[in-house]
Amino acid sequence: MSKRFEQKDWQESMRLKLDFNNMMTSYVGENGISEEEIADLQAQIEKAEKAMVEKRANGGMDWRDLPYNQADIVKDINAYVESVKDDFDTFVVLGIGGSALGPIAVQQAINHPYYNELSKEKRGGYPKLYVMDNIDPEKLVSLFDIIDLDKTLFNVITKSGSTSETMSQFMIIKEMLEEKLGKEESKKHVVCTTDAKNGNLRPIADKEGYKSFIIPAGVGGRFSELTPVGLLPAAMCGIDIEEILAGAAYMDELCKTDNTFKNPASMYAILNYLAMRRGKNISVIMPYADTLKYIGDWYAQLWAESLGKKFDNDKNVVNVGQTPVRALGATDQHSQVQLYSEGPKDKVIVFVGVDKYKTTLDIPKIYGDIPSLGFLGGETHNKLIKTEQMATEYALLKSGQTNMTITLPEVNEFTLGQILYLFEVATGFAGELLDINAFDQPGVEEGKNATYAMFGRPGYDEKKAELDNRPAKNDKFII
Ligand SMILES: O=P(O)(O)OC[C@H]1O[C@H](O)[C@H](O)[C@@H](O)[C@@H]1O
Repeated sequence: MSKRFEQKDWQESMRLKLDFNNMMTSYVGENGISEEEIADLQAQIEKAEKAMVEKRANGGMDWRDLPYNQADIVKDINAYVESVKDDFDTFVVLGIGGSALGPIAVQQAINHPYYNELSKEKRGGYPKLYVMDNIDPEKLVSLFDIIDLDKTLFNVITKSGSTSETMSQFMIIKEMLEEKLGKEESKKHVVCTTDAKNGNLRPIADKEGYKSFIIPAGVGGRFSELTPVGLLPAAMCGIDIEEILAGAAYMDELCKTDNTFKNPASMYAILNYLAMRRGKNISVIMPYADTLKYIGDWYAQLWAESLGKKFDNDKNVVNVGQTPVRALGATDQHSQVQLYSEGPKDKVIVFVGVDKYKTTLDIPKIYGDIPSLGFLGGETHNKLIKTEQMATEYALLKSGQTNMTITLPEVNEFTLGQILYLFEVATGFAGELLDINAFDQPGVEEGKNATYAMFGRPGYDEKKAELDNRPAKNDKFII
Protein backbone atom coordinates (compact mmCIF):
# COMPACT_ATOMS: atom_id res chain seq x y z
CA MET A 1 0.00 0.00 0.00
CA SER A 2 1.08 3.66 -0.01
CA LYS A 3 4.15 4.80 1.88
CA ARG A 4 3.91 7.39 4.63
CA PHE A 5 6.76 9.39 6.13
CA GLU A 6 7.66 8.32 9.65
CA GLN A 7 7.18 11.87 10.99
CA LYS A 8 4.28 12.31 13.40
CA ASP A 9 3.02 15.23 11.27
CA TRP A 10 3.24 13.17 8.11
CA GLN A 11 0.46 15.20 6.56
CA GLU A 12 2.59 18.38 6.64
CA SER A 13 5.52 16.49 5.13
CA MET A 14 3.20 15.24 2.38
CA ARG A 15 1.81 18.70 1.60
CA LEU A 16 2.01 19.85 -2.02
CA LYS A 17 4.07 23.02 -2.41
CA LEU A 18 2.97 25.71 -4.88
CA ASP A 19 5.62 28.17 -6.01
CA PHE A 20 4.06 31.21 -7.67
CA ASN A 21 7.20 33.32 -7.71
CA ASN A 22 7.64 32.95 -11.42
CA MET A 23 4.10 34.26 -11.91
CA MET A 24 4.87 37.29 -9.77
CA THR A 25 8.18 38.23 -11.34
CA SER A 26 9.60 38.28 -14.82
CA TYR A 27 12.94 39.10 -16.40
CA VAL A 28 11.22 40.42 -19.51
CA GLY A 29 8.57 43.10 -19.82
CA GLU A 30 5.27 43.07 -17.99
CA ASN A 31 4.72 39.30 -17.86
CA GLY A 32 4.95 39.25 -14.11
CA ILE A 33 1.75 39.66 -12.08
CA SER A 34 1.86 42.19 -9.26
CA GLU A 35 0.52 41.87 -5.73
CA GLU A 36 -1.34 45.12 -6.42
CA GLU A 37 -3.28 43.39 -9.17
CA ILE A 38 -4.34 40.73 -6.68
CA ALA A 39 -5.21 43.41 -4.12
CA ASP A 40 -7.33 45.20 -6.75
CA LEU A 41 -9.31 41.97 -7.15
CA GLN A 42 -10.19 41.84 -3.43
CA ALA A 43 -13.90 42.50 -3.91
CA GLN A 44 -14.14 39.86 -6.66
CA ILE A 45 -12.13 37.41 -4.56
CA GLU A 46 -14.36 37.91 -1.52
CA LYS A 47 -17.45 37.46 -3.71
CA ALA A 48 -16.02 34.25 -5.15
CA GLU A 49 -15.05 32.92 -1.69
CA LYS A 50 -18.56 33.66 -0.41
CA ALA A 51 -20.14 31.94 -3.42
CA MET A 52 -17.96 28.85 -2.94
CA VAL A 53 -19.07 28.56 0.70
CA GLU A 54 -22.76 29.18 -0.11
CA LYS A 55 -22.85 26.79 -3.08
CA ARG A 56 -21.21 24.09 -1.00
CA ALA A 57 -23.76 24.61 1.76
CA ASN A 58 -26.71 24.66 -0.67
CA GLY A 59 -25.81 21.54 -2.64
CA GLY A 60 -24.33 23.32 -5.65
CA MET A 61 -20.92 21.71 -5.16
CA ASP A 62 -21.59 18.22 -3.77
CA TRP A 63 -18.19 17.10 -5.07
CA ARG A 64 -16.61 19.19 -2.29
CA ASP A 65 -17.85 16.74 0.36
CA LEU A 66 -16.87 13.50 -1.36
CA PRO A 67 -13.78 13.05 0.88
CA TYR A 68 -16.09 12.82 3.90
CA ASN A 69 -19.30 11.01 2.93
CA GLN A 70 -18.23 7.80 1.24
CA ALA A 71 -17.02 5.56 4.04
CA ASP A 72 -19.81 3.04 3.38
CA ILE A 73 -19.25 3.17 -0.38
CA VAL A 74 -15.52 2.62 0.12
CA LYS A 75 -16.30 -0.41 2.30
CA ASP A 76 -18.69 -1.76 -0.39
CA ILE A 77 -16.12 -1.18 -3.14
CA ASN A 78 -13.29 -2.83 -1.21
CA ALA A 79 -15.52 -5.77 -0.27
CA TYR A 80 -16.66 -6.19 -3.87
CA VAL A 81 -13.06 -6.04 -5.13
CA GLU A 82 -11.97 -8.67 -2.60
CA SER A 83 -14.90 -10.89 -3.60
CA VAL A 84 -14.14 -10.85 -7.34
CA LYS A 85 -10.43 -10.16 -7.85
CA ASP A 86 -9.45 -13.85 -7.74
CA ASP A 87 -12.02 -14.65 -10.46
CA PHE A 88 -10.73 -12.19 -13.05
CA ASP A 89 -7.43 -11.54 -14.82
CA THR A 90 -8.62 -8.32 -16.43
CA PHE A 91 -10.79 -5.35 -15.52
CA VAL A 92 -11.94 -3.24 -18.46
CA VAL A 93 -13.48 0.20 -17.99
CA LEU A 94 -15.91 1.33 -20.68
CA GLY A 95 -16.32 5.09 -20.35
CA ILE A 96 -15.34 8.45 -21.81
CA GLY A 97 -14.49 11.94 -20.57
CA GLY A 98 -14.96 12.28 -16.82
CA SER A 99 -15.90 8.58 -16.75
CA ALA A 100 -12.49 7.48 -17.98
CA LEU A 101 -9.77 10.14 -17.65
CA GLY A 102 -9.60 9.94 -13.86
CA PRO A 103 -9.29 6.15 -13.73
CA ILE A 104 -6.51 6.32 -16.34
CA ALA A 105 -4.65 9.08 -14.51
CA VAL A 106 -4.83 7.49 -11.07
CA GLN A 107 -3.76 4.05 -12.25
CA GLN A 108 -0.83 5.48 -14.20
CA ALA A 109 0.21 7.57 -11.21
CA ILE A 110 0.23 4.87 -8.57
CA ASN A 111 0.76 1.50 -10.20
CA HIS A 112 3.95 0.07 -11.66
CA PRO A 113 4.50 1.65 -15.11
CA TYR A 114 4.21 -1.81 -16.64
CA TYR A 115 1.49 -3.03 -14.25
CA ASN A 116 -0.43 -4.92 -16.92
CA GLU A 117 2.72 -6.72 -18.01
CA LEU A 118 3.46 -8.00 -14.51
CA SER A 119 2.35 -11.43 -13.30
CA LYS A 120 -0.88 -11.48 -11.29
CA GLU A 121 1.20 -12.28 -8.22
CA LYS A 122 3.41 -9.21 -8.79
CA ARG A 123 0.19 -7.19 -9.25
CA GLY A 124 -0.78 -8.15 -5.74
CA GLY A 125 -3.37 -10.59 -7.04
CA TYR A 126 -5.33 -7.82 -8.75
CA PRO A 127 -6.52 -7.92 -12.38
CA LYS A 128 -4.95 -5.96 -15.22
CA LEU A 129 -6.70 -2.68 -15.96
CA TYR A 130 -7.61 -1.35 -19.37
CA VAL A 131 -9.68 1.79 -19.97
CA MET A 132 -11.43 1.89 -23.35
CA ASP A 133 -12.38 5.55 -23.77
CA ASN A 134 -12.91 5.74 -27.50
CA ILE A 135 -14.88 4.00 -30.28
CA ASP A 136 -12.04 3.37 -32.68
CA PRO A 137 -13.11 -0.06 -33.97
CA GLU A 138 -9.53 -1.26 -34.39
CA LYS A 139 -8.61 -0.52 -30.77
CA LEU A 140 -11.60 -2.28 -29.21
CA VAL A 141 -11.33 -5.32 -31.51
CA SER A 142 -7.60 -5.50 -30.78
CA LEU A 143 -8.35 -5.70 -27.06
CA PHE A 144 -9.96 -9.09 -27.63
CA ASP A 145 -6.63 -10.36 -28.97
CA ILE A 146 -5.09 -9.90 -25.51
CA ILE A 147 -7.92 -10.56 -23.05
CA ASP A 148 -9.90 -13.69 -22.20
CA LEU A 149 -13.61 -12.87 -21.99
CA ASP A 150 -14.07 -15.68 -19.48
CA LYS A 151 -11.64 -13.92 -17.12
CA THR A 152 -12.65 -10.33 -17.77
CA LEU A 153 -14.87 -8.00 -15.72
CA PHE A 154 -16.29 -4.98 -17.56
CA ASN A 155 -17.05 -1.75 -15.68
CA VAL A 156 -19.52 0.37 -17.66
CA ILE A 157 -19.23 3.95 -16.36
CA THR A 158 -21.66 6.59 -17.51
CA LYS A 159 -23.40 9.18 -15.41
CA SER A 160 -26.01 10.08 -18.03
CA GLY A 161 -26.43 6.53 -19.33
CA SER A 162 -26.97 8.06 -22.76
CA THR A 163 -23.41 8.58 -23.97
CA SER A 164 -23.42 6.88 -27.40
CA GLU A 165 -19.78 5.87 -27.22
CA THR A 166 -20.02 4.10 -23.87
CA MET A 167 -23.45 2.58 -24.38
CA SER A 168 -22.55 1.23 -27.84
CA GLN A 169 -19.40 -0.31 -26.34
CA PHE A 170 -21.61 -1.89 -23.68
CA MET A 171 -24.03 -3.25 -26.30
CA ILE A 172 -21.13 -4.90 -28.15
CA ILE A 173 -19.66 -6.39 -24.97
CA LYS A 174 -23.04 -7.56 -23.64
CA GLU A 175 -23.75 -9.46 -26.87
CA MET A 176 -20.26 -11.01 -26.90
CA LEU A 177 -20.48 -12.09 -23.26
CA GLU A 178 -23.94 -13.62 -23.65
CA GLU A 179 -22.93 -15.44 -26.84
CA LYS A 180 -19.84 -16.88 -25.22
CA LEU A 181 -20.90 -17.43 -21.59
CA GLY A 182 -24.70 -17.54 -21.71
CA LYS A 183 -27.08 -14.99 -20.22
CA GLU A 184 -26.76 -15.94 -16.56
CA GLU A 185 -22.97 -16.40 -16.35
CA SER A 186 -22.38 -13.17 -18.31
CA LYS A 187 -24.08 -11.11 -15.59
CA LYS A 188 -21.09 -11.67 -13.31
CA HIS A 189 -18.85 -10.04 -15.93
CA VAL A 190 -20.50 -6.60 -15.85
CA VAL A 191 -20.49 -3.98 -13.09
CA CYS A 192 -22.16 -0.63 -13.75
CA THR A 193 -21.34 2.79 -12.34
CA THR A 194 -24.13 5.23 -13.11
CA ASP A 195 -26.82 7.54 -11.74
CA ALA A 196 -29.05 6.26 -8.93
CA LYS A 197 -32.22 6.53 -10.97
CA ASN A 198 -31.81 8.52 -14.20
CA GLY A 199 -30.51 7.49 -17.60
CA ASN A 200 -30.65 4.26 -19.63
CA LEU A 201 -28.04 2.27 -17.73
CA ARG A 202 -29.71 2.31 -14.33
CA PRO A 203 -32.88 0.37 -15.43
CA ILE A 204 -30.73 -1.96 -17.52
CA ALA A 205 -28.45 -2.72 -14.56
CA ASP A 206 -31.42 -3.31 -12.28
CA LYS A 207 -33.28 -5.47 -14.82
CA GLU A 208 -30.22 -7.54 -15.76
CA GLY A 209 -29.11 -7.87 -12.15
CA TYR A 210 -25.66 -6.38 -12.70
CA LYS A 211 -23.70 -5.26 -9.64
CA SER A 212 -23.80 -1.46 -9.70
CA PHE A 213 -22.44 1.61 -7.95
CA ILE A 214 -23.96 5.07 -7.83
CA ILE A 215 -22.59 8.37 -9.12
CA PRO A 216 -24.14 10.95 -6.76
CA ALA A 217 -26.71 13.12 -8.56
CA GLY A 218 -25.03 16.42 -7.62
CA VAL A 219 -21.58 15.46 -8.94
CA GLY A 220 -20.74 16.23 -12.57
CA GLY A 221 -18.65 13.85 -14.69
CA ARG A 222 -15.40 15.81 -14.65
CA PHE A 223 -15.68 16.22 -10.85
CA SER A 224 -16.47 12.54 -10.23
CA GLU A 225 -13.02 10.95 -9.77
CA LEU A 226 -13.59 10.73 -5.99
CA THR A 227 -16.85 8.80 -6.50
CA PRO A 228 -17.09 5.12 -7.57
CA VAL A 229 -16.19 6.37 -11.08
CA GLY A 230 -12.60 6.58 -9.94
CA LEU A 231 -12.66 4.65 -6.69
CA LEU A 232 -13.75 1.27 -8.10
CA PRO A 233 -11.15 1.05 -10.90
CA ALA A 234 -8.48 2.25 -8.46
CA ALA A 235 -9.41 -0.30 -5.80
CA MET A 236 -9.62 -3.01 -8.48
CA CYS A 237 -5.91 -2.59 -9.10
CA GLY A 238 -4.88 -2.47 -5.47
CA ILE A 239 -4.78 1.30 -4.97
CA ASP A 240 -5.56 2.62 -1.47
CA ILE A 241 -8.72 4.65 -2.12
CA GLU A 242 -9.05 5.71 1.50
CA GLU A 243 -5.67 7.43 1.17
CA ILE A 244 -6.85 9.25 -1.96
CA LEU A 245 -9.88 10.55 -0.07
CA ALA A 246 -7.68 11.45 2.92
CA GLY A 247 -5.43 13.52 0.66
CA ALA A 248 -8.45 15.27 -0.81
CA ALA A 249 -9.76 16.02 2.69
CA TYR A 250 -6.36 17.43 3.67
CA MET A 251 -6.34 19.69 0.61
CA ASP A 252 -9.88 20.78 1.50
CA GLU A 253 -8.56 21.93 4.89
CA LEU A 254 -5.77 23.90 3.20
CA CYS A 255 -8.32 25.50 0.87
CA LYS A 256 -10.42 26.77 3.76
CA THR A 257 -7.91 29.40 4.84
CA ASP A 258 -9.18 32.93 4.30
CA ASN A 259 -5.62 34.13 3.74
CA THR A 260 -5.82 34.39 -0.05
CA PHE A 261 -2.05 34.26 -0.50
CA LYS A 262 -1.93 30.97 1.45
CA ASN A 263 -4.95 29.39 -0.20
CA PRO A 264 -3.61 26.99 -2.87
CA ALA A 265 -6.82 26.75 -4.90
CA SER A 266 -7.65 30.46 -4.72
CA MET A 267 -4.14 31.48 -5.72
CA TYR A 268 -4.06 29.00 -8.60
CA ALA A 269 -7.38 30.37 -9.85
CA ILE A 270 -6.56 34.05 -9.24
CA LEU A 271 -3.19 33.94 -11.02
CA ASN A 272 -4.66 32.11 -14.01
CA TYR A 273 -7.60 34.53 -14.06
CA LEU A 274 -5.20 37.49 -14.13
CA ALA A 275 -3.16 35.73 -16.80
CA MET A 276 -6.31 35.20 -18.90
CA ARG A 277 -7.08 38.91 -18.57
CA ARG A 278 -3.67 39.45 -20.19
CA GLY A 279 -4.62 37.17 -23.07
CA LYS A 280 -2.73 34.19 -21.75
CA ASN A 281 -5.41 31.70 -22.82
CA ILE A 282 -3.29 28.58 -22.96
CA SER A 283 -2.67 26.48 -19.87
CA VAL A 284 0.27 24.12 -20.34
CA ILE A 285 0.52 21.42 -17.68
CA MET A 286 4.00 19.90 -17.68
CA PRO A 287 4.68 17.24 -15.06
CA TYR A 288 8.30 16.09 -14.65
CA ALA A 289 7.21 12.55 -13.85
CA ASP A 290 5.78 9.90 -16.15
CA THR A 291 3.49 8.89 -13.30
CA LEU A 292 1.73 12.26 -13.58
CA LYS A 293 1.50 12.35 -17.37
CA TYR A 294 -2.19 11.44 -17.51
CA ILE A 295 -3.11 13.87 -14.76
CA GLY A 296 -2.62 16.28 -17.65
CA ASP A 297 -5.42 14.63 -19.63
CA TRP A 298 -7.76 14.64 -16.63
CA TYR A 299 -6.89 18.30 -15.90
CA ALA A 300 -7.47 19.19 -19.55
CA GLN A 301 -11.12 18.14 -19.44
CA LEU A 302 -11.69 19.68 -16.01
CA TRP A 303 -10.18 23.08 -16.89
CA ALA A 304 -11.39 23.27 -20.52
CA GLU A 305 -14.94 21.97 -20.12
CA SER A 306 -15.52 23.96 -16.92
CA LEU A 307 -14.10 27.35 -17.96
CA GLY A 308 -14.54 27.32 -21.75
CA LYS A 309 -17.87 29.12 -21.90
CA LYS A 310 -19.70 31.43 -24.32
CA PHE A 311 -21.85 33.26 -21.78
CA ASP A 312 -21.26 34.69 -18.33
CA ASN A 313 -23.91 34.36 -15.62
CA ASP A 314 -25.66 37.49 -16.95
CA LYS A 315 -25.90 35.96 -20.45
CA ASN A 316 -23.30 38.32 -21.89
CA VAL A 317 -21.22 36.71 -24.64
CA VAL A 318 -17.71 36.41 -23.18
CA ASN A 319 -16.16 33.39 -24.93
CA VAL A 320 -13.73 32.73 -22.06
CA GLY A 321 -11.47 29.83 -21.17
CA GLN A 322 -7.91 28.60 -21.32
CA THR A 323 -6.84 25.91 -23.79
CA PRO A 324 -5.09 23.12 -21.88
CA VAL A 325 -1.96 21.70 -23.45
CA ARG A 326 -0.49 18.47 -22.10
CA ALA A 327 3.29 18.36 -21.97
CA LEU A 328 5.75 16.09 -20.20
CA GLY A 329 9.14 16.96 -18.74
CA ALA A 330 11.88 16.30 -19.74
CA THR A 331 10.46 14.86 -22.98
CA ASP A 332 8.75 18.00 -24.30
CA GLN A 333 11.80 20.16 -23.77
CA HIS A 334 12.68 18.50 -27.05
CA SER A 335 9.42 19.22 -28.80
CA GLN A 336 7.45 22.17 -27.39
CA VAL A 337 9.78 24.34 -25.31
CA GLN A 338 11.07 26.11 -28.43
CA LEU A 339 7.54 27.50 -28.91
CA TYR A 340 7.13 28.27 -25.20
CA SER A 341 10.39 30.24 -25.07
CA GLU A 342 10.30 32.09 -28.39
CA GLY A 343 6.66 31.94 -29.47
CA PRO A 344 3.70 34.06 -28.32
CA LYS A 345 3.63 34.92 -24.60
CA ASP A 346 0.03 33.69 -24.41
CA LYS A 347 0.57 30.76 -22.05
CA VAL A 348 0.81 29.82 -18.40
CA ILE A 349 3.17 26.90 -17.95
CA VAL A 350 2.33 24.81 -14.87
CA PHE A 351 5.33 22.69 -13.94
CA VAL A 352 4.50 19.73 -11.69
CA GLY A 353 7.61 18.41 -9.97
CA VAL A 354 8.29 15.53 -7.56
CA ASP A 355 10.68 15.83 -4.61
CA LYS A 356 11.24 12.15 -4.10
CA TYR A 357 11.00 9.58 -6.90
CA LYS A 358 10.35 6.00 -5.83
CA THR A 359 13.73 4.86 -7.10
CA THR A 360 17.19 6.33 -7.62
CA LEU A 361 19.00 5.63 -10.91
CA ASP A 362 22.77 6.18 -10.98
CA ILE A 363 24.60 7.28 -14.13
CA PRO A 364 27.88 5.36 -14.38
CA LYS A 365 31.17 7.29 -14.33
CA ILE A 366 32.33 6.52 -17.85
CA TYR A 367 33.41 8.63 -20.85
CA GLY A 368 35.21 11.01 -18.52
CA ASP A 369 37.40 11.96 -21.48
CA ILE A 370 34.39 13.30 -23.41
CA PRO A 371 33.43 16.68 -21.91
CA SER A 372 29.79 16.59 -22.99
CA LEU A 373 29.33 13.15 -21.39
CA GLY A 374 31.81 12.93 -18.54
CA PHE A 375 29.96 15.48 -16.39
CA LEU A 376 26.92 13.19 -16.30
CA GLY A 377 28.80 10.24 -14.78
CA GLY A 378 28.53 9.65 -11.06
CA GLU A 379 25.27 11.57 -10.83
CA THR A 380 21.67 10.28 -10.98
CA HIS A 381 18.72 10.60 -13.36
CA ASN A 382 16.80 11.91 -10.35
CA LYS A 383 19.17 14.88 -10.15
CA LEU A 384 19.24 15.31 -13.94
CA ILE A 385 15.45 15.48 -14.39
CA LYS A 386 15.11 17.93 -11.51
CA THR A 387 17.97 20.06 -12.82
CA GLU A 388 16.36 20.12 -16.26
CA GLN A 389 13.05 21.17 -14.72
CA MET A 390 14.68 24.06 -12.84
CA ALA A 391 16.65 25.02 -15.93
CA THR A 392 13.49 25.06 -18.07
CA GLU A 393 11.61 27.10 -15.47
CA TYR A 394 14.50 29.61 -15.53
CA ALA A 395 14.72 29.70 -19.32
CA LEU A 396 10.97 30.30 -19.71
CA LEU A 397 10.92 32.93 -16.98
CA LYS A 398 13.81 34.70 -18.70
CA SER A 399 11.96 34.50 -22.02
CA GLY A 400 8.96 36.19 -20.41
CA GLN A 401 6.71 33.09 -20.47
CA THR A 402 4.58 33.08 -17.32
CA ASN A 403 4.98 29.92 -15.27
CA MET A 404 4.38 28.39 -11.86
CA THR A 405 5.43 25.21 -10.10
CA ILE A 406 3.52 22.65 -8.06
CA THR A 407 5.71 20.15 -6.22
CA LEU A 408 4.53 16.83 -4.80
CA PRO A 409 6.74 15.48 -1.98
CA GLU A 410 6.28 12.11 -3.68
CA VAL A 411 3.60 10.53 -5.86
CA ASN A 412 1.29 8.41 -3.73
CA GLU A 413 -2.43 8.08 -3.07
CA PHE A 414 -2.37 10.87 -0.48
CA THR A 415 -0.62 13.45 -2.65
CA LEU A 416 -2.68 12.38 -5.65
CA GLY A 417 -5.87 13.02 -3.69
CA GLN A 418 -4.47 16.46 -2.85
CA ILE A 419 -3.70 17.50 -6.42
CA LEU A 420 -6.99 16.17 -7.81
CA TYR A 421 -8.92 18.11 -5.19
CA LEU A 422 -6.72 21.19 -5.59
CA PHE A 423 -7.49 21.42 -9.31
CA GLU A 424 -11.21 20.80 -8.73
CA VAL A 425 -11.51 23.60 -6.15
CA ALA A 426 -9.34 25.92 -8.25
CA THR A 427 -11.64 25.26 -11.22
CA GLY A 428 -14.74 26.10 -9.18
CA PHE A 429 -13.08 29.28 -7.90
CA ALA A 430 -11.93 30.31 -11.36
CA GLY A 431 -15.52 29.88 -12.54
CA GLU A 432 -16.65 32.32 -9.85
CA LEU A 433 -13.98 34.85 -10.83
CA LEU A 434 -14.98 34.54 -14.50
CA ASP A 435 -18.63 34.76 -13.45
CA ILE A 436 -19.55 31.72 -15.55
CA ASN A 437 -21.19 28.38 -14.82
CA ALA A 438 -18.28 25.97 -14.40
CA PHE A 439 -20.54 22.93 -14.01
CA ASP A 440 -22.41 22.61 -17.30
CA GLN A 441 -21.29 21.85 -20.84
CA PRO A 442 -23.84 23.28 -23.29
CA GLY A 443 -21.18 23.49 -25.98
CA VAL A 444 -21.12 19.73 -26.51
CA GLU A 445 -24.83 19.48 -27.41
CA GLU A 446 -24.62 20.71 -31.02
CA GLY A 447 -22.19 17.97 -32.00
CA LYS A 448 -24.20 15.34 -30.17
CA ASN A 449 -27.45 16.40 -31.84
CA ALA A 450 -25.82 16.46 -35.27
CA THR A 451 -24.53 12.95 -34.61
CA TYR A 452 -27.99 11.74 -33.62
CA ALA A 453 -29.51 13.36 -36.76
CA MET A 454 -26.91 11.96 -39.16
CA PHE A 455 -27.05 8.56 -37.48
CA GLY A 456 -30.81 8.47 -37.95
CA ARG A 457 -31.96 8.69 -34.34
CA PRO A 458 -35.75 9.21 -34.26
CA GLY A 459 -36.89 12.73 -33.32
CA TYR A 460 -34.00 14.54 -34.99
CA ASP A 461 -35.60 15.19 -38.39
CA GLU A 462 -35.41 18.97 -38.00
CA LYS A 463 -31.68 18.81 -37.26
CA LYS A 464 -31.29 16.38 -40.17
CA ALA A 465 -32.99 18.85 -42.49
CA GLU A 466 -30.71 21.62 -41.23
CA LEU A 467 -27.67 19.46 -41.92
CA ASP A 468 -28.96 18.44 -45.36
CA ASN A 469 -29.29 22.11 -46.24
CA ARG A 470 -25.96 23.21 -44.85
CA PRO A 471 -23.70 25.03 -47.37
CA ALA A 472 -21.88 22.52 -49.56
CA LYS A 473 -18.10 22.42 -49.24
CA ASN A 474 -16.16 23.94 -52.12
CA ASP A 475 -14.78 20.95 -54.04
CA LYS A 476 -11.83 23.06 -55.13
CA PHE A 477 -10.41 22.72 -51.63
CA ILE A 478 -11.01 18.97 -51.30
CA ILE A 479 -7.92 17.08 -52.51
O1 LIG B 1 -20.48 9.87 -17.76
P1 LIG B 1 -21.25 10.21 -19.01
O2 LIG B 1 -22.63 10.69 -18.72
O3 LIG B 1 -21.22 9.08 -20.00
O4 LIG B 1 -20.54 11.48 -19.71
C1 LIG B 1 -19.24 11.31 -20.19
C2 LIG B 1 -18.75 12.70 -20.67
O5 LIG B 1 -19.51 13.11 -21.80
C3 LIG B 1 -20.25 14.29 -21.75
O6 LIG B 1 -20.48 14.66 -23.09
C4 LIG B 1 -19.63 15.47 -21.02
O7 LIG B 1 -19.11 16.44 -21.91
C5 LIG B 1 -18.51 15.09 -20.10
O8 LIG B 1 -18.46 16.05 -19.05
C6 LIG B 1 -18.74 13.70 -19.54
O9 LIG B 1 -17.71 13.38 -18.63
